[in-house]
This record gives sequence, C-alpha cells and structure tokens, in this order.
Amino acid sequence: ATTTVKENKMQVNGVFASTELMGDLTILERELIRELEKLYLQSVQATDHIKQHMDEWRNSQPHSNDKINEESERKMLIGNLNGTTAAPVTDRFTTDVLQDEEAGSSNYTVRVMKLLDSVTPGDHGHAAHHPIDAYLLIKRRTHSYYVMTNALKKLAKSIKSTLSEINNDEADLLPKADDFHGTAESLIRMQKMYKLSVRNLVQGIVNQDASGGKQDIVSQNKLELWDVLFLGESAERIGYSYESREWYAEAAAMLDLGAQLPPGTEHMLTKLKTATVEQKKLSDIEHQLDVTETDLPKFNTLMGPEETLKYQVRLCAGEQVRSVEYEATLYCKLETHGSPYLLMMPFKKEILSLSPPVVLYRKFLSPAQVETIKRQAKPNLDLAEVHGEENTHSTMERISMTSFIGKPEYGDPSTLDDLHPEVDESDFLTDMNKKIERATQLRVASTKASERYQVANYGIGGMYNLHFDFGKKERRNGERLGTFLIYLTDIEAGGGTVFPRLGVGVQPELGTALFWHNLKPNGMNNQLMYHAGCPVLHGDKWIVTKWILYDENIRKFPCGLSNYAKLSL
Ligand SMILES: O=C(O)CCC(=O)C(=O)O
Ligand SMILES: [Fe+2]
Repeated sequence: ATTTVKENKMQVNGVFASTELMGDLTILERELIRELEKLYLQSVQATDHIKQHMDEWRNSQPHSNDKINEESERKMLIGNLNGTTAAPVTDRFTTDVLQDEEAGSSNYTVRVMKLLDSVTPGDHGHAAHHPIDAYLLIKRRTHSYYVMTNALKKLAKSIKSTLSEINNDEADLLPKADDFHGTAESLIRMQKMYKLSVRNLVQGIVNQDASGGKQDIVSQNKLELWDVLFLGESAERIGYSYESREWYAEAAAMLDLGAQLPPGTEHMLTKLKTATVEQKKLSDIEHQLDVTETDLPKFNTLMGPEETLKYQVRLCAGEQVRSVEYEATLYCKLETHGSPYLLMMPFKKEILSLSPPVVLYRKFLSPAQVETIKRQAKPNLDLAEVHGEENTHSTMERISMTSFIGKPEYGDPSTLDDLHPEVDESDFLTDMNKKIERATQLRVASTKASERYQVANYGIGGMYNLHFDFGKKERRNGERLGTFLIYLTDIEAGGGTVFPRLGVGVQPELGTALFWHNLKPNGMNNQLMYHAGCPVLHGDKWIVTKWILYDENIRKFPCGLSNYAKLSL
C-alpha cells in the first residue's frame, strides 16, 4: 500500500496524527482557558453580587428565624401575584422579574402593597405600617430580585455567546468526543504493544522494562478512577478484553484504597470484582506460557500472522529477537563502492540483515539538512491515506500526516513522459537524489526512476501497521523496488521501524537512513519485507521517504531471473 493525501483534517479516529497540530491545539487550549477564566470571574462576580443582596435581604427580614412565617409569606405572596397556587422557589425569581418587567414596577408595587397587611407581620405590628419597613420590603421584592436575576441573566448570556463562539470558530480544530475515544483507544493499543503496566500508567509512568533497562518516562499528571474506568470501557469496546480487565482490576484496587466511585458508575462494580479474579488467573497462565516457550524463531521465512504479530510486538518494544550467532555475522563498514568520489567521504554503513538485505546509513543527513526538509514539508502536511488493492481509504492502517516535497513529476504516472525523464529539482533535492544514488547504486535522479520525496509526521500513538511498499496498481514505471527512508528525528520511546519476518527492528535516529529492497532481483514481490512503523510512545517522529522504481533499474542487477538469487547491498 502507498500513501497520499486527503482533505485537511487533524485526526483520524481521534489519534493526533501530527504533533505539529497538537502544538496548535495547545495554543487554542490556552485561549480557551483564558475565555473560561473570564467567564469564571464573571460568574464569581455575579455570585458575590447575588450573595450580597441575599444577605441584605435575609438580614432585613423582620422574622428571619421564623421559617414557617417566611414560607407562608412567600407562598401567599406568589400565589396571589400569580393568581395561582405557590410556585417553586426557583421559578419565583423568573416569575417576579418577568412580571416586574412586563407589568412595570409601579403596578407590581401596588399589588404587593395590597398584600402586605395579610402577609408580613413586623416586629412593631404590620411591616407595612411603618413607611421605612414598607419601603424596604418593597425594595427587597423588586430591586434586589432585579439585581440578582439580572446578574444571572448577564452571566448566562455571556456563557452562551462564548460557547457558540467556541463552537463556530474553532469547531474544526477542537477535538471531538470521537477524538477522545480514539485517543483512549490509541493508549490501549500502546499498552498492548509495549506491555505497559496499568498501575504505572495511572501514576503517569510509561515503563520500558521490555526494551531492556531503559528509563521510565514520567509525566507530571496522574489518572483518576474516572479515567481508569473509561479506559477499561474503551478497551472492552475495541475487543481488547485482556487489557480491559487490567484497567478494571486497577479500578477495583483504587476503590479498595479508598477512591470514590464517580457518580453514575455504580453499575460497574460487579465487573470490577470479576475482573480482579479473572485477571489474576490469566496472568498466571501467561506467566507459565512465557516460561515454557522453547520454539526457536525461524526468521527469513513466511511466518504466519500470529507469529508475525508476536515478533512485531517484541521488535517494537526494542527486543533483540534473533540468535546471538546470527547477530554476530552482521557488520558495519565505511562504504565507498570503489568510487574515488566516496573515498573522500564514505558512507557509515551498517548491515542489519544479510539476506534479504536491510542496511543503515548513519549520519546520512546533517541536522541542518534535516531542518530544511521539515521546513519545506510543514506547510502541506495532510492526513495520510492508504491506497489498498481495491480502494482508497483513510484507516487506522496508518496514522500520520504526510506531504510531498520536490517536483510533482517524480513518479507521477499521469505526467510521465518518456521524452522528459529529467526534471530540475531544487539544488538541495538534486544533491540528495545524487547522494541516494551513490549510496544505493540505483538510478534515482530521474522522474521515471523514483517517486517524490514523501515526508511523514507521526504524533503520539501515530503508527503504520504491517504492510508492503509494493502493490499499488498502475505504477507505470515499475514497482517500488527500493525504499530509502531517512529519520528526521530521534525518538525516545516507540516509533521504530520493524520487519518481523526478518527479526529486524530499527530505532529512529536523526539523520540516519534505512534502505531495503522490496522486490527480489527478478522483480517479484518479496513477502519477507513485511514491515511496520511502531506507535510513537513519546516524541515527535518525522521521516522522509524516497521510493526507487524498478523499471529504470533492471539493468542494475547482477543476477538473472532466478527466484532464489541472493542480493547483497
Ligand atoms: O514509519 C516507518 O517507520 C515506516 C514507514 C513506512 O513503512 C512507509 O512509509 O512505507
Ligand atoms: Fe513501508
């Protein structure tokens, strides 16, 4: 499968495809927080205002301690004003103000005045007999209510407008509920892939035991019981029952330690209890399986899906899976390909697999060159889309942003013309084409010989599932013979490129290039070259890829058409 671009959208199923855009979101979030802070301050002001008036009102009540009196006063007052029986207290605020505004205060005042005698006995007889008492009473019923409800109304209005502003202006940029679910699911996938401990995750710790004594990555944030329950449910929804039980068991443990069950989650209690029991049983069995595993892996064979997945997981976690004997046959060299030019500056080449060959070129690009590529690619980053055999679809197969740099004529079947095989790239890319030619000994610097440079950016959880680089229909100049992939960032955790059928795993390192052939020398697809980009656990992964096409390179092969001829790079 190959990747091209789709409409501008930040995420696919909620996984932040690009850390760049996560940055934008952080800025947006800051603005949002400022808006909400403003609202909060307004609401505090309004509340203070209301409180003050309430206090004034309460303190000026002649019989503030006499609950029965107050209540009957209220009921009668409202009942009479409305011409109905008493309304609930909350309604009274609105009723009063509405009537106040509709009928005009004087009308209202007259009506209240008429009621006073029968309603509020004051300390010195009738409250309304004393002009000051009457004045204050009416003030409480009119002015104070008015001020209070107005403050509330204003607040409600400004909340409403802020919300609609957020909804209208930034709706496309803000993550949605789907994205939240997707982010949770991506966390579950990483939990499974990297065997992350749930207990550690709750503490904000990403443990890296599996990859051999590497340091934990610690966040300042922790998860709450609510999150733990949510993640358990997310895992359950995507069918990861083992992982779901781990979250539920952890939730049960948190409850035991005194955490409060969030409201509305009471129904989950039985689930949590059974999860604890089942999880204990399962982890015992798993443990036994681990211990009794004696099968030696058979690399460089077409292992089945289960075994492929198993080695994908192990390689992504940074494990060495091949025998020490095999690893000992690998080597590195200063490559010159016998060329005087390269004598001056040989490639630092490392063989990761002998046959089929996979090689590394250390420090292929300088940090400055890497920056140039990223700078050129950034403005056009778009959600990656995968072209399958049948149709084009955006899937969980690949979660990353991609963009292309260099002349569009490169590798484009519709604009290819045999008469114009060469196209002027920028000086920078022309140099890079030539450098890749010197390293791979293949023809690259012609529009027929290679595709455009594809730059990809993976955010946290971003990944590329197992796939082959060959297989796109209608590739006029032949299949993708070779993949020349340059890492543009170092990645602290996760984000490796793995070949489970070869037992090869590579950790991204800024400026280092990875090169392999997808085809056998006779042009047939090599099914051993199944590979994946592991989910990024921590960091911001950038790569640039040049696919080198078959037809222009047939003559470069030393071998004939045997399906078994071995190639070395
Ligand atoms: O991201 C990676 O490490 C692998 C990328 C890849 O396989 C591809 O772009 O075809
Ligand atoms: Fe690939």
